[in-house]
Amino acid sequence: MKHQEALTAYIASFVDELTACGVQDVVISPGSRSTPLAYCMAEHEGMDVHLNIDERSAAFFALGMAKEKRSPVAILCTSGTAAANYYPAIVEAHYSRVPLIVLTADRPHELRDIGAPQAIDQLHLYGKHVKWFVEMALPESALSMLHYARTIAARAAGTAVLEPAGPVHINIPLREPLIPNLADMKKWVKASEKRESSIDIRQGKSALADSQYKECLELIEQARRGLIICGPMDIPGFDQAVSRLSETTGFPILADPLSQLRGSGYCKESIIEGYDTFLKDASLCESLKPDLIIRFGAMPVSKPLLLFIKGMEQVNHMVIDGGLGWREPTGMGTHMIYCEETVFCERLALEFEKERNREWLGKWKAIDQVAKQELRNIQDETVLQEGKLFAKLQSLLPDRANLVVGNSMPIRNVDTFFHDSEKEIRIFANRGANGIDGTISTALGIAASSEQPTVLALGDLSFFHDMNGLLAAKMHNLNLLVIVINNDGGGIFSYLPQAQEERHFEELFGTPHGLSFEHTAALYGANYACPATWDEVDEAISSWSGNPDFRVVEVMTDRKYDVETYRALVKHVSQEIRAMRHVD
Ligand SMILES: Cc1ncc(C[n+]2csc(CCOP(=O)(O)OP(=O)(O)O)c2C)c(N)n1
Ligand SMILES: C=C(O[C@H]1C=C[C@H](C(=O)CCC(=O)O)[C@@H](C(=O)O)[C@@H]1O)C(=O)O
Ligand SMILES: [Mg+2]
Repeated sequence: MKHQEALTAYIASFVDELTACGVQDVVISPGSRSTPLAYCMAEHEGMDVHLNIDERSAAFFALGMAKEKRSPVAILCTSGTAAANYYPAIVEAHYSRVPLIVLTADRPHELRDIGAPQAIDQLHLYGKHVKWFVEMALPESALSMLHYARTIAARAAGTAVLEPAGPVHINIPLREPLIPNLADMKKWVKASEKRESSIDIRQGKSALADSQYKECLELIEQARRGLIICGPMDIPGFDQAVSRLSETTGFPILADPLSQLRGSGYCKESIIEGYDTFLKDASLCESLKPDLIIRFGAMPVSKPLLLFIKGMEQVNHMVIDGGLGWREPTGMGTHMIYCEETVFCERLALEFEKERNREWLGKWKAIDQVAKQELRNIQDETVLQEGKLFAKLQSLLPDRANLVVGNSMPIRNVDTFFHDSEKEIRIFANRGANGIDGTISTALGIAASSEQPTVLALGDLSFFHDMNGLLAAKMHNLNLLVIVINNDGGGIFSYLPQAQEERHFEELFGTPHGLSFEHTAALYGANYACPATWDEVDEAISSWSGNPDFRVVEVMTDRKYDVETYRALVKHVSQEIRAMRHVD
C-alpha cells in the first residue's frame, strides 16, 4: 500500500502542476513503465490525451500541436528505444524553438546497466538538443517530495517557453508495481497544493539598450537603401509593427513564406515576395545593393537571398533576435541585437514620422511586380507541373486555413509561386533542421489543435518517410488534405550540381521507387484522388475546401520537365526585368 500511495501522490501532484502551468495536451505512446503517468494524465480533467502509437510520429504530432498553439505540449513514452524515437522531432523543436515537455519513463537505478530488459541509458539522451534535462527522484509521499514533484513540473513548463523556447527532458524512474490508485488522485492533488499556485516563471520582453537604440537610430537615419528581411517566425502582432517600421523608413520588406507576413493586410504596400527568383540574376543584384539590412527571424528559405546577403561587403547588417540566439549563417552580420522583435520595430518606427524617400521602395516593388507577373505565366502550363500546383493552390484554399509545407521542393515552390494572397493562411514548415521526416505527423498535430482546416503539401519521399503518421488521422478522426507531389523520387537533386553527373544520379539522388499511394490512403481510411488534368486537380482540392475530410490527392509530375520549365521561367523573368526602363 505504501508504495502505491507514494506513486499516486507523487505522480498526481506532478501531472496537476503541469496542467496548472499550461501544459494541457499530452501525446502518449503505449508502454508499461509509463503506466502511472499515463493513468494520471488520462484521469486528470485538465489534461487532453492524444494517443499516437509510433513515438517518432507522436513527437512530431506534438511538435505540430505546440507550433499551432504557441504553447508547450507534453510527450510520454516508456523506456528503451521508444525514447530514442523521439529524437528527430526534438532536434526540429530545438532549432525551430518549439516548446516540448519530453517525459521518458525509465527503469529504476538498480535495473540499469545490468542487462535488465528495455533498459537503455536515458540520461541526457538528447544531448544539447534540450534546454534542460533532469532525472526525477523515485516517488515518495512525503509532502516535501510532493512539492518537489510540483516544482520540477513548473520548472520544466517555464523553461520550455522562456525565450528561446524549446524542448526540455524529464526522465522518470519508476519501480513496479506501476498501477496508481486513481480513486485517491484528487485527495493527493489537494494535499500537495498547500502552497501558492504554480511557480510563476516569467520573462520580460527583451528591450533595446539605450546605447544600441541610439546606434540603430543613427544607422537607419543615415540609410537611403535599407532592406528589412523577415525569415521564418511566428510572433502575433509583429506584422503591424514591422509594417509601421517600413512605412516610416521607406525600406521594403523581403518576406519569407514562413514569416506570416505574406497575406498580412498590414504589409501589402512594402512586401517583396518574388526575390528568390529575381535575385538569381547577378547583374540585378548589383543594382539592388542595400546600405543597411535589418533582419528578423530565422534565415529565409531562399538560397539566392542568402548568397545576395553574403555578397554585401561594407553593409551594416543588424540581426534582431528576441530569442537571444545566433541565427546568422551569412557571416555578414555587424550588429546582433537581443531585443524582442515587435518592441524593436515599435521603438524605432516612432522616430521617423517625417516623409522619407520612396524611390528605393518603389524600385523594389516595380521589380517584384514584374517578376510575379511573369511567374504567373506558369498558369499556362497544360501538363501537371509542381510550380503551377502551388500557384493555383492559394485560389483553391479556404479563406482561412493552415498550409503545412514539406521541405525540399514544396517549400521552395511556395516561396516562388505562393504570393499576393488575399486569404488568411498560416504557413508552417519544419525549417529548424529541414528534415523530410515527420511531416505528416506535424501536419496532423496542427490539424488536431486548430479550428481552421489544414492542408499539407509535400513530396513523395517525404510522404513515404512518415506514412505511419497517417494513423493519427484515422484514430482521432482528423480532417487533413494531403497533396502529395509524386515525381518518383527526390526532385530537388535535379536542381543541384549532382544532376550534372549522369553516372549514379538516379541510383543515389533521384532514388525512383515506383510507388503510388492509393493503397496507403485506403490503409489509413483516407479518401483518395489522383487527378490526371488541371480540372481534376481543381475539383479534388476545391471540393475538399468546401467540405474538409481526410483526403490524399496524389499529383503525378515529372522531375526533369519541372526543372526545365522552372529554369525557362526564371530566365524569362530576368529578361523582362532587364527590359524595364529604370532598372539600372
Ligand atoms: C530525414 C531526412 N533525410 C534526408 C534528407 C535529404 N533530403 C532533402 S530533400 C530530399 C528529397 C525529398 O524528396 P521529396 O520529398 O519527394 O521532395 P522533392 O524533392 O521531390 O520535391 C532528401 C532526401 C533530409 N532533408 N531529411
Ligand atoms: C537535399 C539537401 O538539401 C539541399 C537542398 C537544396 C539546397 C540548395 O542548394 C537549393 C538551391 C536553391 O534553393 O536555389 C542545398 C543548400 O542549401 O545548399 C541543401 O543542402 C541535403 O540533403 O542537404
Ligand atoms: Mg519527390
